[in-house]
Amino acid sequence: MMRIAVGTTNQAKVAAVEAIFFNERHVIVPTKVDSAVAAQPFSDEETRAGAINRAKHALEKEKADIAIGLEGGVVEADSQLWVCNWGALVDRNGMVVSAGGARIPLPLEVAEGVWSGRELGEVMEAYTGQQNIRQKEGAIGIFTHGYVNRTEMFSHIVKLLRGQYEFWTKNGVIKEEKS
Ligand SMILES: O=P(O)(O)OP(=O)(O)OP(=O)(O)OC[C@H]1O[C@@H](n2cnc3c(O)ncnc32)[C@H](O)[C@@H]1O
Ligand SMILES: [Mg+2]
Repeated sequence: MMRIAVGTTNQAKVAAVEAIFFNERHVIVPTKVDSAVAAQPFSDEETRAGAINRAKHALEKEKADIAIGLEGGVVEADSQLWVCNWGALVDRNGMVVSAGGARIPLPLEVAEGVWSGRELGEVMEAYTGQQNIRQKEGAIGIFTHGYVNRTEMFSHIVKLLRGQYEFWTKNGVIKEEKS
């Protein structure tokens, strides 16, 4: 039995952790923490840092055994904006594992809203006329016609985290990253 903190109360993210740690007597504790990066990260480095910060803050706040941080951002490539998502898992021994998720380009109209300084979640509400997309299918769900929603995308990241964590703990290696 582990106490697993998740550094968010966003239901789309929490559901991803529940999906991968289901059916075991783990206690999953969603908790609001600071990502210590911009509300709308603009690079892989910033998005990944946000995920690690969320995980570390959640571990301390909830006195958990392990903690997971999940962060969404965007990256620029080929004059387009692409969604980018990162996750991190930390434990009480100072181990930090991280993993990146799927990326797809955003339509120009949406990208322009984000370039003008608005958060992607807000731009998506205006674009679709639906509320709270960030807690539901997400931009990735909208633009993949429902084939991959935000929870599924983060579930893949959580699998990558859990798998790496089990690999490194079973092999007796502490894989520590500089913070
Ligand atoms: O409560 P938190 O955990 O902060 O949840 P969030 O939805 O704000 O998620 P992030 O901070 O990780 O995401 C950073 C920004 O990107 C937006 N975003 C990222 N992916 C999205 C998606 O798939 N759909 C809608 N908005 C998304 C989100 O609304 C934020 O403006
Ligand atoms: Mg946010």
